[in-house]
Amino acid sequence: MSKPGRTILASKVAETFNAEIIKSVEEYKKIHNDQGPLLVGFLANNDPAAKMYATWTQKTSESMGFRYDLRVIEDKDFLEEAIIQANNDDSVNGIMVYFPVFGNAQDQYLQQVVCKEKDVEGLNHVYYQNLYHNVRYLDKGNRLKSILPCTPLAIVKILEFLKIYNNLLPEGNRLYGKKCIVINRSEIVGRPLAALLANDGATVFSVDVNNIQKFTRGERLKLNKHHVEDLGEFSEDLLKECSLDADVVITGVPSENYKFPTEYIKDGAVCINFASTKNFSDDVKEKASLYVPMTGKVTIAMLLRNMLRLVRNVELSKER
Ligand SMILES: NC(=O)C1=CN([C@@H]2O[C@H](COP(=O)(O)OP(=O)(O)OC[C@H]3O[C@@H](n4cnc5c(N)ncnc54)[C@H](O)[C@@H]3O)[C@@H](O)[C@H]2O)C=CC1
Ligand SMILES: Nc1nc(=O)c2c([nH]1)NC[C@@H]1CN(c3ccc(C(=O)N[C@@H](CCC(=O)O)C(=O)O)cc3)C=[N+]21
Repeated sequence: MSKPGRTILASKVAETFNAEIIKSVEEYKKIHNDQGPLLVGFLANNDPAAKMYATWTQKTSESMGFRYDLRVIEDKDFLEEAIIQANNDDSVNGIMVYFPVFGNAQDQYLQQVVCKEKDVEGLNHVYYQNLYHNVRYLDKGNRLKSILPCTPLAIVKILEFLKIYNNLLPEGNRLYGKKCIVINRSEIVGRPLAALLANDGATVFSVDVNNIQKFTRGERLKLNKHHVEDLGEFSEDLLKECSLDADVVITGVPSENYKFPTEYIKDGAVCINFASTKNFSDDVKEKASLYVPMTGKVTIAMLLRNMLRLVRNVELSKER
């Protein structure tokens, strides 16, 4: 059987940001003794995905002119102190911690230890609250842009590249009429992603192991931020019903043997997987129009873009 669909690689999407990032780093170097901004990564676990991700961040950031310092912490108990030291070190521009560290709620605490001025992943409570409340700036004068968490932001940028965002519509409504389903509702990716897409006008079905929810801005987008409705407990029937209605299917299930059922995909839907494992079967393109198998490269581009935005925000706040 011929497969009508096409694979789009994250590297293609990431490329569209490279020139802008490299140019900003060069300008930065001109006024900082030829040194690029410094990103510090903390690795305090043996998680292979985190280790690999750390290697990619290092390679990509250095190739674009940033300085990158990986600090491996053997004893997790010393991580908090090490973060605080980096917070107070003026030579450090950005900080990221590779998760999971403890693999429980203590990780959420550690996220908040990174000061928001250096939080390249956009995990600080202030940034999340702005995202959930559809607030795009940090200040009243709309000069300092809020930071968005990099994986949800990467998926938005991928959807823009795939022309799911309709730029004939006003900014902030460009997903009006689109239906998306997100299989993952973690606090790091799935829930903020569902909120972002709904804030941009989409109807979003948000799925986790327990239940399925619907995120929207109400009928005809009458609300100025999303609200959430419970559709019911998780069941294959409900999942199938929501999926067959969706123009976009986004998966992030961290499990080697999970496969999203191809028969739940609407003909011509767009499929995106952000999990480290392949969540779609090989026959996905019999149904999907566009298929993005991994998103990591765009996530890293967004990380570096966030880093430059933080540097700019620091400079702008000094000016006043
Ligand atoms: N590409 C990227 O930039 C990034 C990728 N990741 C990857 O994304 C994946 C997910 O990471 P986290 O969100 O941190 O994981 P997590 O374990 O915190 O969350 C997993 C979510 O999936 C849901 N889920 C699990 N099995 C399910 C099933 N059978 N049906 C429906 N829902 C199910 C859970 O209820 C939960 O909401 C991992 O593979 C991780 O490595 C994470 C961060 C960035
Ligand atoms: N604080 C924190 N932030 C993270 O974003 C984070 C983390 N901790 N811990 C580990 C997980 C894992 N993760 C992935 C990144 C890229 C791909 C990915 O698919 N990357 C390449 C794979 C291909 C290659 O080998 O080059 C790609 O998309 O092209 C997958 C998973 C981020 N994580």
